[in-house]
Amino acid sequence: MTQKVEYTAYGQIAVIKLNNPPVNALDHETRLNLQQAYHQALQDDAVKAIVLGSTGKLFCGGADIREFGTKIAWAAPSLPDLCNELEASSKPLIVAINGTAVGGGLEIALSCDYRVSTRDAKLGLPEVNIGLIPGAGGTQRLPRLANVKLSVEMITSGGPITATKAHEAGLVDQIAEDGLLEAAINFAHQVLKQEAPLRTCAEIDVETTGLPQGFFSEFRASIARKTRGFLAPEYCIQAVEAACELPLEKGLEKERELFNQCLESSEARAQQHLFFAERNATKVPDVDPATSPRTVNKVAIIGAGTMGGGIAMNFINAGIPVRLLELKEEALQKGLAVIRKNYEISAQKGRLSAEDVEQRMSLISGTLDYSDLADTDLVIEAAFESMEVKRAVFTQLDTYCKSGAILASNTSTLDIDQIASFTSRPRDVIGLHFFSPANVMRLLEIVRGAKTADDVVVTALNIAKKIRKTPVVVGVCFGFVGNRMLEPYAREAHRLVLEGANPAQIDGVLTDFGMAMGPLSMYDLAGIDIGYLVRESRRDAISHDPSYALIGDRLYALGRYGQKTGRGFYIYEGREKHEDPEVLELAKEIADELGIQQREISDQEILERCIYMLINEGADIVEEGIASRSSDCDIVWINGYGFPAWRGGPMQYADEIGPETVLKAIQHYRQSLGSYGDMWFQPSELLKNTVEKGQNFSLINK
Ligand SMILES: C/C=C/C(=O)SCCNC(=O)CCNC(=O)[C@H](O)C(C)(C)COP(=O)(O)OP(=O)(O)OC[C@H]1O[C@@H](n2cnc3c(N)ncnc32)[C@H](O)[C@@H]1OP(=O)(O)O
Repeated sequence: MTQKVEYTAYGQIAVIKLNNPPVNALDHETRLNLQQAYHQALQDDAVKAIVLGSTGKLFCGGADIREFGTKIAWAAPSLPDLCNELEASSKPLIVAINGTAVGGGLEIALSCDYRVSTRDAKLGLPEVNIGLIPGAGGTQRLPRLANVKLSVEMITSGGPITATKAHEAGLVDQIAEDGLLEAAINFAHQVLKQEAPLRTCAEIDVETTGLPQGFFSEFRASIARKTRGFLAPEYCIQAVEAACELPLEKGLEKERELFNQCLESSEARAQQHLFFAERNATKVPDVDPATSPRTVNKVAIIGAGTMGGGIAMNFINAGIPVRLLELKEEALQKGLAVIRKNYEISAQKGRLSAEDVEQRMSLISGTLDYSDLADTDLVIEAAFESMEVKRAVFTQLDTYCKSGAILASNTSTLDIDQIASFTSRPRDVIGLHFFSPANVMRLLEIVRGAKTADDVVVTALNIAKKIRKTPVVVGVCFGFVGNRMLEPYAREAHRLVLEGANPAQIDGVLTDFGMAMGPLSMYDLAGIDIGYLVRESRRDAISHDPSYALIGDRLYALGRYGQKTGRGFYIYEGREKHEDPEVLELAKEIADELGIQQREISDQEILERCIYMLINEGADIVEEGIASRSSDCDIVWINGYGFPAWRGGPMQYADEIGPETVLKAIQHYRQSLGSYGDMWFQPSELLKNTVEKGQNFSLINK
């Protein structure tokens, strides 16, 4: 037998083990080997029952996603055919599930007669996360073996369930407390001894009698907000509905039809791109992944404000003790109280128990004294965004922290190399840029300074995994990846107001595109004053577009700081937002001063100017090596800026519509917008080269 499947016969029992590291993905060769091993067991008269397990740390991660889009994905035996063949087995098939059985892996398991698992096993159908529905019978067999409610929840959420829950639901027949393989072999002997029946889903009808009327429409409504823009969740529901109405064979046909429609969709391409993008983002081209990370058992946070408190909560939630340092007792107590309040709110919502709250609070202590940080392994500074403040903090850290401690800054814009220069140990200095609210947002930009040591980068990636963040390693420049890309996107949104578009039109175009929030609403939420202060801190350093700066500055001067003052680009009454004619008058006034002729602006122009300039900046960032690959820009914008995941990120979107389309439009606006176009619509060299070579961004990913 070839390597991807192992075959051993133990008397009456044949044991077949998947052996395709790292996750036993069911690529063509593995499917073929599995089929061969299965045939061997069927043909051997001495074999009376078959156990199917794995050699690795998990049972199976499903179909090989890299094969999708290639013919080999469906080369015989296709996964659906293999599942059907296993289901029709003339000998009892018992699956031994260790670790994880997901996607096609679970679908294989559902096609067998009996399932034994370890206590820590997880079972799931995560296809929806890659823009698909389960396509090897999962949508038809799961509701036959478990109840409809659990099935539709599992299939539309993609989340796994525990072995205990699977056992309760009838998906797992026995949980092996130890020795999974022995337990599965014993189970097989029992099946033979008791002459237990072969079980095929074709003979099971889905139990629908207990389902409340309108179950599916209510379920649809309950996930509508969360799944807006995604195609697969709706198709998942339709497939389960089919399972309730049709016999297995017809249901499988319906599943295939829906699966194929998903497979060909841009959403599936986008989500599969993100699956690999997220994993690639943890790989730093010139850092050896075998580098040993430093030990991090104790963490300190400098600054007990909103950001510092949120960062602290990440570590507490992961069970890592935190010391919070402030300059004044009052600020420290206020910060600690906010953290407690946040946990108490979670407890009120039933997400934590009262004991959990106390346990978490026991992991945090406050101090006013830098000498208390002497035994800390990692310090994250989350103080005021000013180089002078950073200098004061890092000078102190250099004095008091032990050798080998990692000194990190949460700065969102400032130069990490300059911050590192305030210490005698720049190799230990790194940027850890969390996004607000820091205990909620998944993105973590890991900013690698010119002198940051490799093991510090590897430790930061390790820490990110522990605190469940999505990390992206970025280089040093103003705004790093995320905020630097924000600049041209926001510039266009502001400028378009001056040219005659109203804020609601601009925001509407971008939310219709799928952005979680329109850019001007976002500025109102983040604070017009914050944008003003950032500009003030570096008026001489960068060439902000004067018109963009002007409207922000005037709103600031009017005290219109956004939501917090009830007025910004909009007027706010509670949670309600209204357009404000005063803003349009202000825009007209500035336009007149700058000699801008206001005009009617099409939705298409708004979309192209904002999104294409975002893409263009991403291309520059990749060209300069600030991001290692274009998909890193996608990860940043999806996890930190509300870019729609079903579009796969700005760079994947460019690939989908064709980089040439983006380039042509940028060249068009360069011409049509006069001196403004000339100044800002400068196509990126990488974009031009990509188009010239007839490539796309994912191809040129380094
Ligand atoms: C009709 C057919 C339907 C289907 O079956 S569609 C596929 C459905 N399956 C999935 O969507 C599962 C995707 N995989 C996962 O959720 C996770 O992975 C696991 C839970 C299985 C394991 O998680 P962890 O142990 O954390 O490993 P890791 O870092 O996610 O992956 C290790 C390496 O394995 C590659 N990989 C994982 N699953 C697949 C797959 N299904 N097809 C191809 N490659 C896969 C990754 O990319 C990575 O690779 P690198 O180390 O090079 O970054």
